[in-house]
Amino acid sequence: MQEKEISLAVIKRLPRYYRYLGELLENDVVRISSKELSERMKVTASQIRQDLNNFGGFGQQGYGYNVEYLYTEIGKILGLDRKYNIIIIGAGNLGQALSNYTDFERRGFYVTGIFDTNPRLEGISIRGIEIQMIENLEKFVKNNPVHIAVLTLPRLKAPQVAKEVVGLGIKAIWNFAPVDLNLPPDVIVENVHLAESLMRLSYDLKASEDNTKPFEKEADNKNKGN
Ligand SMILES: NC(=O)c1ccc[n+]([C@@H]2O[C@H](COP(=O)([O-])OP(=O)(O)OC[C@H]3O[C@@H](n4cnc5c(N)ncnc54)[C@H](O)[C@@H]3O)[C@@H](O)[C@H]2O)c1
Repeated sequence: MQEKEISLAVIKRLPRYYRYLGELLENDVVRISSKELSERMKVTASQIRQDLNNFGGFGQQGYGYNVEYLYTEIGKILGLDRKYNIIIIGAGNLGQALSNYTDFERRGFYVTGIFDTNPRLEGISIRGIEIQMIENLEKFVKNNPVHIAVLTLPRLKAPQVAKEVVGLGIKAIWNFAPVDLNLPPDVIVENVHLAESLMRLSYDLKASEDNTKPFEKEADNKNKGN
């Protein structure tokens, strides 16, 4: 499989394919045509064919795609055939919500440690994992393989904690704090900036309201008999 040549744009679309294919599998769908998949996913069939042709051999003319095969192969490309241990740093609202989310395990992500600085949280168990004080982090990482650190702590604390985590050898960070971490290039950072997503929504909403206004005005004028 020639993953090197796959564009980032395609890679970014793969999780969505994976989700749809997973739902099809749950509903015992064995094969699906690009046309059918395109209707479900609301993207053009040609986009689907182009995207999936990147991996070669997934679809057969006239037969459609083998759902299980495609699901497994995309899973492999996304690295979902592996198991990852993740630790959560910052056990407040968001950290606890993520720790409570069971669906990550289905995808191979296992929360193995939760850390905070607030002594009132120490020992509280979330799905069987006790919140530990941050002082235990170094020892924990030395004794337990950790693949991903999730940062759900205040914005101003995140850059320093990120550096410490990287100093302990962790190479992947899922960052929910609204701040740029500026880490060495060999560290993989995936930012989830919810407020930025909300701003994009706000922009689209504003644009759609601005676009509809002329029509509203027209309709108003008609109603007024102008
Ligand atoms: N809650 C949300 O829906 C939401 C939405 C968007 C962004 N965020 C961002 O996610 C982060 C967490 O938000 P929250 O609502 O869970 O905040 P929160 O205040 O509920 O939780 C933060 C936790 O981090 C802990 N903490 C502080 N310094 C620490 C350190 N050095 N090491 C370890 N733990 C430390 C605190 O004790 C606290 O328990 C923030 O940066 C916030 O901006 C949260």
